[in-house]
Amino acid sequence: MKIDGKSTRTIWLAEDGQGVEIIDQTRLPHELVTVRLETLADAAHAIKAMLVRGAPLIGATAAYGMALTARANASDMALTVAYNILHATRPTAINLKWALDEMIKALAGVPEDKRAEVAYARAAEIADEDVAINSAIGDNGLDLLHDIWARRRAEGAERLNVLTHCNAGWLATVDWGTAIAPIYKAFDAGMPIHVWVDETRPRNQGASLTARELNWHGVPHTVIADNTGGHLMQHGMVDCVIVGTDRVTRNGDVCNKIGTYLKALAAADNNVPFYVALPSPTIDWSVADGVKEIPIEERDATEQTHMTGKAADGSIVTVQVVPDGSAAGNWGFDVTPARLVTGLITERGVCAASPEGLSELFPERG
Ligand SMILES: CSC[C@@H](O)[C@@H](O)C(=O)COP(=O)(O)O
Repeated sequence: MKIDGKSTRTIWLAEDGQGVEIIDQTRLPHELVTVRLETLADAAHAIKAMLVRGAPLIGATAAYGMALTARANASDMALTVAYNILHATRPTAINLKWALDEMIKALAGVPEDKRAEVAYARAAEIADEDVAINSAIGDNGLDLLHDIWARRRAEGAERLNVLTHCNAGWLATVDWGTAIAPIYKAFDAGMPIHVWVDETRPRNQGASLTARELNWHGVPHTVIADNTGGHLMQHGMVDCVIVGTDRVTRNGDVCNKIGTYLKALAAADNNVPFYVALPSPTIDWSVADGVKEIPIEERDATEQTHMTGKAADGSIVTVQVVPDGSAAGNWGFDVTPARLVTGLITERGVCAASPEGLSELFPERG
């Protein structure tokens, strides 16, 4: 997508063809800073400390982490160690394991002196594939939005209101985003679309990242406190919900940023369609029951006890928002059972969140 008219991705190969550059998302929304990754340690740190985040971007960064490793030492031992280090960075997004497995597959049988070249090429492909997949998700989601908008316009609505949670826009992927891709395509097609952006405590990916990118693109949006969605739905102010996901099980259960489940419950209670947008590498075919089987990341409690933002003098400050001595819990994700999901928007089309729905779109896996 574009920043100040310049096409930008979240990750790209540096001009020298060796280092990898990323947007440091911990500095957004107030500062746009790029960081150069040179080593496996740099890539692992970027994922763990969330300079990059969002399931597809975590996968693409891990792929480049393997390429950076191969440049320094392409032995079997070095690649195995790199796989394990990168895999341990974040536990929930399955795209991480998917990308690492793709890299191992690409390198299988390749002589050691050719591995770096092959690894860089496969990492670049993974990044390019992500862009193409997300654009297709955008097209498939756009068809849905057209249908919903046609109905709402006939009822006299003046705009289409979509609610989203966390950041599943282009900053969470290599480009386009998943949940936000249909919104960009609808906006570009002239649909009067407006986005309710859940702030997404504790790390505020909605307020900091989704709002930032919608703002860059000029899409009308309003940031709301996480607890506001239910109220808006009761008053007919949300026409549909679209969120992204870190892992979808073969039964159609959806793991996404903490708070997604509560939005799905409110949507079901108010007959608001609840869609989940995902690239196929986000499907974990080895897992059936999301609540029981998906590991949920627990992060440092300081993300809950403190908030960072811009002070009146323009400086970036971190402040404590709970009393000294209060304990805080910080679960990063929750699972929305398939029964609460209206449909899954994938690069191959839209399907029911069910084993049958998924295997119809992905018969080779079903
Ligand atoms: C297209 S991104 C889908 C998900 O990864 C996104 O909704 C999300 O929950 C991101 O969580 P984060 O903790 O910021 O990596």
